[in-house]
Amino acid sequence: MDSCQARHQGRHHCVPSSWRNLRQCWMCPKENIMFNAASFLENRELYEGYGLSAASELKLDFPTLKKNRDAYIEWLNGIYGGMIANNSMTLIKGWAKFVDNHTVEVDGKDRYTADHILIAVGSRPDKGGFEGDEYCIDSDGFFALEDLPKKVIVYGGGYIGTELGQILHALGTKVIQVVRSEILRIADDDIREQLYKLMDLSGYEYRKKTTIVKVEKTDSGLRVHLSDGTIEEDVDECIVATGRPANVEGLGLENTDIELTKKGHIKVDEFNVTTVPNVYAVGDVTGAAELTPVAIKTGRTLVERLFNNRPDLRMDHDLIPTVIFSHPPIGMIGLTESQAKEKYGEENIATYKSTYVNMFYSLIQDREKKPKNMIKYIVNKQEDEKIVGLHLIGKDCDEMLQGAAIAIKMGATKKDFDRTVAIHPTGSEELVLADPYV
Ligand SMILES: Cc1cc2nc3c(=O)[nH]c(=O)nc-3n(C[C@H](O)[C@H](O)[C@H](O)COP(=O)(O)OP(=O)(O)OC[C@H]3O[C@@H](n4cnc5c(N)ncnc54)[C@H](O)[C@@H]3O)c2cc1C
Ligand SMILES: NC(=O)c1ccc[n+]([C@@H]2O[C@H](COP(=O)([O-])OP(=O)(O)OC[C@H]3O[C@@H](n4cnc5c(N)ncnc54)[C@H](O)[C@@H]3O)[C@@H](O)[C@H]2O)c1
Repeated sequence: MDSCQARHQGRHHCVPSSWRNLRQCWMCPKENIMFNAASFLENRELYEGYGLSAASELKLDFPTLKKNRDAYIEWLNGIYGGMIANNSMTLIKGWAKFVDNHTVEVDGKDRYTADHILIAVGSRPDKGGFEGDEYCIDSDGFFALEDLPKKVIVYGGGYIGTELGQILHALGTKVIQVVRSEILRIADDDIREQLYKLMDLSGYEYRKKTTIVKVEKTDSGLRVHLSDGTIEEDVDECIVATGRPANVEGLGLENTDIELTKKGHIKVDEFNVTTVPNVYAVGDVTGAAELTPVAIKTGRTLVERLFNNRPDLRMDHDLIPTVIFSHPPIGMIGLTESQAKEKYGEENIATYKSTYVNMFYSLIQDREKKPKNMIKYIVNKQEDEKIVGLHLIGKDCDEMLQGAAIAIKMGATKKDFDRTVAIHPTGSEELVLADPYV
C-alpha cells in the first residue's frame, strides 16, 4: 500500500523521472524467463535441420535455471528499492490495515494518516474449492519448485494455466491441462482453434469441459479424480490457476466506507477514487485488466492528475494490447469477431485472415509438422474498415503486437496497414500482407 504525502500537492513534475523506468512486477519477468527457457528446448527438434548436432544434446539443469532466475529477480527488486530510496520516499515494510477512512495501521502497531491514500494490494490466487485442494499449488508454488516435476495437472484455462502448462510441457514434463470449458475463452474463436492445432502438433494434452472432483495424497504422489470419470495417478504437482480474486481480506475495509463491487473488487470511479474521498485504488484490486502495465499506467495517470495539475486525466481502458505467453504466444488487442458482431451488428463487421509458416521453421521437411502462425483482423465496415480487433498466434507474435497496437490505438484502418511497405524477410511483414486490399 502506498500513501502519497500532501507535500507534493500543487508541485509540477513531482513524479520522479526514474519512476518512469518502473515497468515490471516480479511475476512477469520470472515467468518470462521460464518462457524463454521453454523456447530453447521446444526448438530442439529443429537443430538437426540447421546442422546443429551438438545442440540436440541440450539438457535442462532446472536448479541452475531457478537459481539464476531468482537472483535476477532479487537484483531487479534491489533496483526498485534503490529508486524508492533515491527519491526521498519513505518505505514502511509491513502488512497494512485500515482502522478508519483515513488511518492505516501497519502490522498492528504504528498508525499512519495522509491526505491521499492509494490502495494497490493486487490479487491472490484462487484455491480451487474441491476436496483435497490443500495438496495443490498455485503460481507461487510453481515458482518455488526446486526441480522439474515429471507429471503435472494444470487446472484452469486462462492466462496462467495455459502459460505454466505450456512452459512445463516444453521443458519436458508430462502435462495434462484440465479446463472447465475451453482453453482461453477470451481469445478469438479462430485463434483458439489454431492454438488447439498447435497443441496437438506438439503432443500437449488437455481435457476440455472437465473439472477436478477430488485430489488425494498417495505414496507415489497425487491421485486426481476428474469429472469425466478418469483418475490420474502418480501426479507430482497439481497446479490450480482458476483466477485471482481481489486481495481485500484483512485490509480492514469493514472499518471504512470503502465499498466493493459484486465481484469483490474495490469500487472506483473513472478517476480511480473509491467511495471514500481521497482514497484511491488501482490495479488488480479494482477489477481492471489484470496486467502490470495497466496497474502502472493507472497509478501514473492518477499521480499526474493529483499532483501535476491535470484535473481531467483518467486512465483509458480502451484497446489494451495483451499477450498470452503460450508456446507459441498469442497477441490480441480489441474485440474478438463475436464481440465485434455483437457490438456493431453482424452486417457491419468484416474479417481478414492469413496463415503462414514463419521462416524459422522452413527447414522442417514434413509440411504437416510446420507450425502455422495466424493473423486475424476484425474491421468495422461502417468506418472505412477501421480495425476494431487484431489477433495473432505464432512465433514472435508477442513482439509483433506492440507496433500494430500503436497504429490501432491511433485509429488505423485495414487500408493503412495495406499501404505500409513490408519488411522482408520477417514474420512481421505478414501484418501488412495479410489479405491485402491493394
Ligand atoms: C504468474 C503470473 C504471471 C503474470 N504475468 C504477467 C505478464 O506477463 N504480463 C502482465 O502484464 N501481467 C502479468 N501478470 C499480472 C500482473 O502481475 C498483475 O496484473 C500486476 O502485478 C497487478 O499489479 P498490482 O499493483 O495491482 O498488484 P501486485 O503487483 O500484486 O502488488 C500488490 C502488492 O501489495 C502487497 N499487499 C497486499 N496486501 C497488502 C496489505 N494488506 N498490506 C501491505 N501490502 C499488501 C502484495 O504483497 C504485493 O506486493 C501475471 C500475474 C501472475 C500471477
Ligand atoms: N501474459 C500475461 O499478461 C499474464 C500472465 C499471467 C496472468 N495474467 C493476468 O492474471 C490474471 C489471472 O490469471 P488466471 O489464469 O488465474 O485467471 P484467468 O481469469 O485468466 O483464468 C481463469 C481460468 O479458470 C477458469 N475457472 C474459473 N473458476 C473456475 C472453477 N471454479 N473451476 C474451474 N475452472 C475455473 C476460467 O474459466 C478460466 O479458464 C489474468 O486474467 C491475466 O490478466 C497475465
